Amino acid sequence: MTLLIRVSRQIQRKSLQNTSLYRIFSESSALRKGPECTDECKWLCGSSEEILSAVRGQVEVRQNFISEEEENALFKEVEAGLRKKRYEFDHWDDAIHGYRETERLQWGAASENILRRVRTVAFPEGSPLLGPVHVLDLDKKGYIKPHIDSVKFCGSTIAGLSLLSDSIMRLVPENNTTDRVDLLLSRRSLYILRDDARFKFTHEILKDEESFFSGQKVPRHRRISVICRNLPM
Ligand SMILES: O=C(O)CCC(=O)C(=O)O
Ligand SMILES: [Fe+2]
Ligand SMILES: [Mn+2]
Repeated sequence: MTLLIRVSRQIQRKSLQNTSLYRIFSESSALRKGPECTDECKWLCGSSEEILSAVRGQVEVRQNFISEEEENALFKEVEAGLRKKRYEFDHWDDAIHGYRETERLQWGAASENILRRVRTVAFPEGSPLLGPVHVLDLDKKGYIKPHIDSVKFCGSTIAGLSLLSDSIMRLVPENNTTDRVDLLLSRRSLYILRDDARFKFTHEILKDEESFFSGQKVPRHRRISVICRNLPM
């Protein structure tokens, strides 16, 4: 594991979400935004209107950002390298459970085209980017605990493509762990976390058993994310 990735894993430790509390949230909460409900309701759900306002404009999920063909091209390119590694489960203090990962600097033409599109929509113009792209493969039983990516090594914006499975990304304010925002990261979507959503909220990927959106079960299968980051200013 590279230094960068190891450092980016410094978790801001939080007691894991209380499960029964979570259930109450997932069954009743799904704050619906009434008549003005827009496209956003398909991927954004929060425990209060305030918390939704706090992240609006700083989180974004673009559904179907890549086609099935593009997903397949990316998958083929990363699968050979990933297959040689074993999923890691037993490091209790890791931010991520049940994963294997790699970084890639050089991509084939099809993937490079996709990554160029990601960079164009996600990052401020002229923002220096982290060269290697991070590829994270979560086993069906894998999950990512709440953490904030290293502020020393990564800048204001994190952009990730989701391959193979839908999943739920949860954001929790660092200073108020009872509030939360859930993002439905559908298969082939692109998510973008910016500024406060990246610096002042922890993010996590829920385990299959806890994976609900608006009270609806969202089965979590093996999931590969392809993540681009920029450099700190
Ligand atoms: O899999 C993802 O989309 C997020 C991964 C993540 O949070 C990380 O590697 O820091
Ligand atoms: Fe990471
Ligand atoms: Mn992260």
